[in-house]
Amino acid sequence: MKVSLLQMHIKFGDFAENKRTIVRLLEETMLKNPDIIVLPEMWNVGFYPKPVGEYADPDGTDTRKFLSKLAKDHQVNIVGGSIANRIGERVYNTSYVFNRDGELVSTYHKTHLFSPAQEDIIFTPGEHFNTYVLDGVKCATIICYDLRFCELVRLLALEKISVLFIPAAWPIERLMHWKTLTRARAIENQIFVVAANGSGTLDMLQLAGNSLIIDPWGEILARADEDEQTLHANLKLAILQDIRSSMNIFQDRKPKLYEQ
Ligand SMILES: NC(=O)CCC(=O)C(=O)O
Repeated sequence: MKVSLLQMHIKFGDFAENKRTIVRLLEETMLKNPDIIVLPEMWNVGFYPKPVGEYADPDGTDTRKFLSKLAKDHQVNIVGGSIANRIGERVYNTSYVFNRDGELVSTYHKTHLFSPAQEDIIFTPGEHFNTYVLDGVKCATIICYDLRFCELVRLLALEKISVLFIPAAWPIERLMHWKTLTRARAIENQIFVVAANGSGTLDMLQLAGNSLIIDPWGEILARADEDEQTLHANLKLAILQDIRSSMNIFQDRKPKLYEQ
């Protein structure tokens, strides 16, 4: 399964320009013939202009049209990062996923909102997680701060996902946490992790870039630097079976012990 991620400079509050950037990077990336394209968090307007409700895409309509057409035109699966999405009076941080036919296969609203930036006050949290299948492979998406909640990722791993996608707007000052936690989630759950961060500066926020593609043994298959770029790796899914049979952590769990 060939994965490419677009580590893009997001223009603050400028949906039209951000769509142009995606088209440009995606067309360049298609030369690598990927099966899946992954975008960063809140790529429509950045994390996040205020009042975000005025910038958010009403019911994600424009975003869905745009991503569905791109997926169908290029016959590629798209994990659509996330966007500011206004539903009635509420704003969600929402990730959509489309298959090669341009069909919507997943909608996930970020469940853990980043309280240090008051995301929990301005946005409404999602209340569910989900999994989906792309080209026969079970996958899931979490968004940025969700990465810190190992409980959530464990639940997804117990659903037997093979690949976890993590769109993010992670800042440079916590780069060490980003590198450590993405790798830890891959190792402890024996899954591939594809972590797509933004790059450049958003208002006052300097994003870390450093997007990563990590295998279930914790090996880094591809790593970006801080600039806008695309990143590519071939996920050799067969190693999942080898790793899980040589060290079966799921069999050795003690679920009763963990109950509160
Ligand atoms: N966009 C976010 O969720 C930021 C998360 C973050 O900066 C952190 O967890 O640290």
